[in-house]
Amino acid sequence: MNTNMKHIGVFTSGGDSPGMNAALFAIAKTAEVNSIKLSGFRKGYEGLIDGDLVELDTQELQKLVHRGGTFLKTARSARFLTKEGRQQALENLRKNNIDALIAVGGDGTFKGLLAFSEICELPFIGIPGTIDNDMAGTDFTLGFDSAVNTAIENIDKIRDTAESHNRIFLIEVMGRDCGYIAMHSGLGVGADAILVPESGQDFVRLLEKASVYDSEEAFIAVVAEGDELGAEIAASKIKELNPKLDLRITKLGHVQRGGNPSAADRMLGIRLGAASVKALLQEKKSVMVGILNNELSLTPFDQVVKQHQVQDELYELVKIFGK
Ligand SMILES: Nc1ncnc2c1ncn2[C@@H]1O[C@H](COP(=O)(O)OP(=O)(O)O)[C@@H](O)[C@H]1O
Ligand SMILES: O=P(O)(O)OC[C@H]1O[C@](O)(COP(=O)(O)O)[C@@H](O)[C@@H]1O
Repeated sequence: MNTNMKHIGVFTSGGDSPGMNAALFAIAKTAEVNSIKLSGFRKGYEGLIDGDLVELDTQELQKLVHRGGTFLKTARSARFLTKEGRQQALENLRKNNIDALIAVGGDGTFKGLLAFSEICELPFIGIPGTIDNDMAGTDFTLGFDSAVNTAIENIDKIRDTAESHNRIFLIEVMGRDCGYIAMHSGLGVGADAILVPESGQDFVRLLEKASVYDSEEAFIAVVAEGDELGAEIAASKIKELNPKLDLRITKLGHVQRGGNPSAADRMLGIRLGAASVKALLQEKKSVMVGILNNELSLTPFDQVVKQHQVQDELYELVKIFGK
């Protein structure tokens, strides 16, 4: 047990995700019971560079467990990509007597910590916070479950109008480089086709189906934002083949990042927040806390950022249900 841990800094970084506030509350509570001071840097790495920090109050955070977004605000920081920016951040950590850092963010954030560890010897712990779920070392990232629920709720609504008009809808969901939201929401709404960046054959199947579509039913295709073709090109190719089709594109966009966290994301935030402080007390460094098979786990940053979890079983389902 590290009894020299007196002051922890925490920040949220990259895209916000529902459950980040729950994680902040759990970090604050666990720090409090271990008599550790906790400061929050605002706006991700920007706050580290500018020395923009606030002392965190457990009672304030307790009121935000059910809220989406992040109390600490978040940002993508071009300055942290530079050596000068990281040097400035180091000076602020020293000035404020920070003993350790906890970062809630996606793989970009952890790449940032890896770069920072070249000049900063403090222990860093990561909590996976991104709706994209594109990280190794955890079954689910904070915000993914909420985003999928939001996507499903909205696609169900689109189905009502699609059925009323006999329309084809191509619905784009988020996922910069990966198709997890598309696969989970597409399977969850009974989509006719799902296009994801990880698979090459899905568009061929969609074209085959759409080219002969002449039905009284709705036709729903869910397209991941990161798909190599994208909804617009897919739509224009479908129209070329079958010009009679009444086709619409809907991009669900940032609605997927907002809203109250689901029960699963609140629990994930609470478990991982508490685990991050405990990891520091156990003298761990440069690891991400995650949950694998419902057990807490620690994965070194370099393993987290190098791979996505590839779930063959899900791709298989996408193929079968797209037939
Ligand atoms: N290779 C890197 N070196 C230093 N900082 C990085 C690096 N990659 C990402 N970052 C920092 O992490 C921030 C968050 O990354 P980003 O990819 O936008 O979001 P996420 O953490 O959600 O994946 C970036 O804006 C940048 O400041
Ligand atoms: O809000 P922005 O900056 O346009 O970012 C959009 C991107 O952020 C995400 O919502 C989440 O990505 P990160 O969590 O990795 O930042 C992606 O799905 C999407 O491509």
